[in-house]
Amino acid sequence: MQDEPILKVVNLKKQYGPGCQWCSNGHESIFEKNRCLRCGTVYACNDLSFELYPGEILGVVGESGSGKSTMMKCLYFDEEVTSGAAYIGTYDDGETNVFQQSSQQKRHIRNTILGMVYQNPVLGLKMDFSSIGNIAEKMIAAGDRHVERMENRSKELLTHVHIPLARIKDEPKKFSGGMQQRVQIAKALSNQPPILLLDEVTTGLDLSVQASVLDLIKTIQQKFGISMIVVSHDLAVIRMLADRTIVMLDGKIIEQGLTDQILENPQHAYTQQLVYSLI
Ligand SMILES: Nc1ncnc2c1ncn2[C@@H]1O[C@H](COP(=O)(O)OP(=O)(O)OP(=O)(O)O)[C@@H](O)[C@H]1O
Repeated sequence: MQDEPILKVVNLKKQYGPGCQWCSNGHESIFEKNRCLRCGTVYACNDLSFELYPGEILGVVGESGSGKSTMMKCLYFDEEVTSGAAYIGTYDDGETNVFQQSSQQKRHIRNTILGMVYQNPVLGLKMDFSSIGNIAEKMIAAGDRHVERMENRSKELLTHVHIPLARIKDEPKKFSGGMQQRVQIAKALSNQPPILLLDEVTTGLDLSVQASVLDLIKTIQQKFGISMIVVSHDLAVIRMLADRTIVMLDGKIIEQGLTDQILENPQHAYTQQLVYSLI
């Protein structure tokens, strides 16, 4: 693993609600999980700090409501952070807090440096566009205007994710859940982003389809060496994919380290419970 992270996140905070005099200073006794009982403010992500290194898969595991999706949405600029910073190694030499960039710059980062695969394909795909059109759309957003190049790239990517050539003009709405996720993955890869964000991408799929999508993710990571953040509530998914893992609970990171280490020697009671439930 190289020393310089491709992504460094420092004290990412996202709260829903204005906070009150009691919760703003973080007094634990008035919280129920991540929610202030006095004013109802939810602290979805509370001071998250971590690094992603080139070519690694970082797993993020935690129960429903622990803040995983909110974190991913903040990293992809779907949500504004309340405070905190993120530095991307390939953007301005990693010296600029990307959360503070203009919306135009954020769009540029989304289109050229980040790829996102959502649990719900409706969020990542235009269901009424052809699959090839979905990929072209993303390439156009990054400034490409070369029709033949876009067509060739789309074909290459869709073949790579095992969409038969005969079906690349079909709209994703005509595809099964597993196929839709494959098209989403192809679309996310279209501009060769160095960082791919995958949020619960196999949740809701049949076990065998789930296995093939996980396999595809692993193959893509090995072939292209992309750094990935993979979010799942399912430790089995994380075990299969991730080199290192972050465990989240109630908006906080409660444990992080090598996945093998976490599986063999979980420190936090919640992580222990997660690990033992796998056995
Ligand atoms: N728009 C919103 N307004 C208020 N609270 C929200 C909003 N979005 C998320 N939350 C709250 O933020 C917390 C974190 O939610 P989040 O969806 O990030 O969790 P998660 O770990 O991804 O869970 P799941 O896997 O069920 O999506 C939850 O308490 C949720 O209710």
